[in-house]
Amino acid sequence: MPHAGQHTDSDLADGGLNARLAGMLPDIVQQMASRVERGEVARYIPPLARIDPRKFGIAVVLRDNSVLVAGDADEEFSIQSISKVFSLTLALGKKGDGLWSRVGREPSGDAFNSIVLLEHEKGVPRNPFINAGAIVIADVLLATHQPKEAIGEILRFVQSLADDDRISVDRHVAQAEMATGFANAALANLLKANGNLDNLPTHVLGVYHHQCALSMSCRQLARAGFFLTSGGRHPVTCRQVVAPERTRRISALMMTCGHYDGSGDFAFRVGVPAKSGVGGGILAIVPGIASIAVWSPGLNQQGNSLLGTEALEILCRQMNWSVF
Ligand SMILES: NC(=O)CC[C@H](N)C(=O)O
Repeated sequence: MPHAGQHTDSDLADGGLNARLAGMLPDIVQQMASRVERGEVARYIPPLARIDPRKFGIAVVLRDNSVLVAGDADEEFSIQSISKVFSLTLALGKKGDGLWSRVGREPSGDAFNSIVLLEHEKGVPRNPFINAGAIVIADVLLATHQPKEAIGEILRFVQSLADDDRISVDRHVAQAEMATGFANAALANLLKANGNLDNLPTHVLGVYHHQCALSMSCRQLARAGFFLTSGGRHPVTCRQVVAPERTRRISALMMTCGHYDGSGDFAFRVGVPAKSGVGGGILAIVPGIASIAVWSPGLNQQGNSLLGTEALEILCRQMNWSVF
């Protein structure tokens, strides 16, 4: 069986992969539909608390740009922290390696919204995927713009990666995030007090909360993540949008930090780089082979999709996809 990065001749045309996945995805949807233990839907804002925990969708984009979907793969959901992958990519494009003086590259071992390490480590967040790190990234993207312009830039970037201009920010989710994001405000204020925000915390939080409110389907998300599978190539134009070395580094951070204090367990069980969000989505990358998006709103204790993780575990085991 091929390892990620090695391919058989028949798989090279992606026809072989296509056929196997076409059989496998509906089967995974069926298995997940029968699960009684589905985790807890995020309850911190009403628009997320209302989501039906029985929803389940999955989409796989292969490197020939073919897309295989099953279940609720075309229903939009709140991508939440998965947006941190796209904002990091944009910020690296602007700042390059200079970014790493403001945010670290180590797993935190703490919850996504934890404030504990930030005080000890003088306002330099452990990594760009915990909230504190993503708030610094939002500050970089805000630069000298107005929050609206920075949000527009993130939105257009995601739309162009997915080649889909229907992708939008859910205003209700964004407003609810703004109205309840007191812990994020505490992080932003502590960052500002330590000299690690250039802009006003309220403006930076405006950008951060709106990026979290991006609404996408599994199909759109898997397409937007394709550049990480293809060494930075756009799925349709084939243009190089990100340097290959940068996509490897972003993937490395997804592997080590993408699931917060559940990152080790995710790597152990699934074995590919991935990023989760409290909306129940996960974007997973099989380098050189596939970009996968899965959505099941119920979360485990670390705030990662319970069945999304299980579905990826089953899929990657059956396809023999792993970076190890
Ligand atoms: N893990 C997540 O998806 C958290 C995102 C959420 N909007 C927050 O800032 O708390």
